[in-house]
Amino acid sequence: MKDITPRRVKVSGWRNRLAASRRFQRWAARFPLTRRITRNEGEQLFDLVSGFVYSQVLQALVQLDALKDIAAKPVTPDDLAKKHEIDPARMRVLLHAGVSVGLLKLKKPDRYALTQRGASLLGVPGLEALIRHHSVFYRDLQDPVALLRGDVETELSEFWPYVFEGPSALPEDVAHTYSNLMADSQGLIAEDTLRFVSLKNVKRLMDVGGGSGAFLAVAGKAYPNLQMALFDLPAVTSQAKDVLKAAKVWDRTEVIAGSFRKNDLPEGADAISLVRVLYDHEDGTVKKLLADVYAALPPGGRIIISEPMSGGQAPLRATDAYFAFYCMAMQTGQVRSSDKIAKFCENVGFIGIEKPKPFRPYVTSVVSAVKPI
Ligand SMILES: CC(C)=CCC/C(C)=C/CC/C(C)=C/C=C/C(C)=C/C=C/C=C(C)/C=C/C=C(C)/C=C/C=C(C)/C=C/CC(C)(C)O
Ligand SMILES: C[S@@+](CC[C@H](N)C(=O)[O-])C[C@H]1O[C@@H](n2cnc3c(N)ncnc32)[C@H](O)[C@@H]1O
Repeated sequence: MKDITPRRVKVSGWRNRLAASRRFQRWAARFPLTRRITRNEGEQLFDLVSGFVYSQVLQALVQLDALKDIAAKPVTPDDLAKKHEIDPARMRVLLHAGVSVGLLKLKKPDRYALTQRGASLLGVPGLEALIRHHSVFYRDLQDPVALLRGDVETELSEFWPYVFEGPSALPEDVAHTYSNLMADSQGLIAEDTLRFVSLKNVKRLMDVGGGSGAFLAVAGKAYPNLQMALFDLPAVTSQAKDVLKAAKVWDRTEVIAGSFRKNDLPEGADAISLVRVLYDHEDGTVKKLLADVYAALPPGGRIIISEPMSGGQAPLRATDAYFAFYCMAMQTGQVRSSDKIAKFCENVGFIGIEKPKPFRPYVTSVVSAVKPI
C-alpha cells in the first residue's frame, strides 16, 4: 500500500516551523489562548482551497438568472427547479450553497430571499456579464502550471482580439460584444477615477482607447463645459454615437478613429486619459504610447491613467492574482504597480506625478502627471 504519512518538510523560521508542526497544531487547537487563532487560520486556508467551488456556485446562480428571480420575490427550490428542469433536491443544494456564500438568506424553511450582498451584486452594472465570461477565463486556468509555462492555447486571447489585431481585423459585431462588456463595467471605474482627478481646469479631454465612450459620458455629465474627444479603433468608435447621444454629450465630443500603434495621437487636448488601456499591452507598446501622449499634450497638459494596478511590494488579491493571471491568459499585457507606471511617465518627461491611495483597488487605481511648462 502507498505510504500516505506526510513527509517531514524543512521549514525555516521558528513561527513557521511551529505552524507547520502537526503536533503544535493539535496542541494549539485545544489551548484556550490559541484555539481561536487556529480555527480562523484553518477557515482561511479552507476558503483558499475551495474558492473555485464558491465561484461556481455564483456562476450557476448567475447563469440561471436566479438572483434576479429571487430579487423579485423569495422562491422555493420547487419554483426554480420547474423553470430550469433541474431536480428540486439539487436546486435546494444550489440555493443552500447560495446562503452559505452570503448571497441568499433563508426566509422560512425552504424559502430563499436575497441578502444585501446579493442585491449589491445586481446593482453593479455589468457584473453578471463579467461573471458569465469567467467560464472562458476559468477554462484557461484549468491547468495553471501549463499556463505559467506558456503551454496553453488560451481562449481569452481570442476573446479580446483587438489587443493583438489592427483595426481592419476586428469585425463590427465582434467589437460590439466586447465594447458592451467594457462599457457596462465602466461606471465604477469612472466614479473612482473622477473621485481623485478634478477636470475643473481642463478645456478638452481626449480619452485614448476610450471604447464606446462610457468614460466620456460620465466625465461629460460631471463637467458640463468640458470639450471632449474619443480616440479608438474604427470598429469600436462606430458604436460611440449612441452612447454619447444618450448621455447628451454628443455635441461636444469629437470621435477620432485610429490606432495608437500606427498613428500619432492628435493634438488639441490639454488632458489625455488612458482608462484600462496600458494593462492590455507589453512594456514596449506602453512606453511608446506614453511618449506619444507626451508629444500630443501642450506644456502644462495632464495625463490621467486609470486601471487596476498591482500592490507592488504589498501584493493584492484582486490585481496581483486575478488581473495578473487574466493578463497571462490574454497572452499579452501585464498588471503594473502605480510606481512602475509613474516611472514610465517620468522617463518620457512627465513631472508632478500623483498616485492617490485608491478607494477600491479592485476597481481601479489612478496615476496622473503633467507635461512641464
Ligand atoms: C441598510 C443600512 C442601514 C445600511 C446600508 C449599509 C451599506 C452602505 C451597505 C452597502 C450596500 C452597497 C452600496 C453596496 C455596494 C457594493 C458595490 C459597489 C460593490 C462593487 C463590487 C464590484 C466588483 C465585485 C467588481 C468586479 C470587477 C471585475 C471582476 C472586473 C473584471 C474586469 C475585467 C476582466 C476586464 C478585462 C479588460 C481587459 C481585457 C483586461 O482589458
Ligand atoms: C480594456 S478596453 C477599455 C475601454 C475603455 N477605456 C474602458 O475602460 O471601458 C481597451 C480599449 O483600448 C482600445 N485599443 C486597443 N488597441 C488600440 C489601438 N491600437 N489604438 C486605439 N485603441 C486601441 C480597444 O479598442 C478598447 O476599446
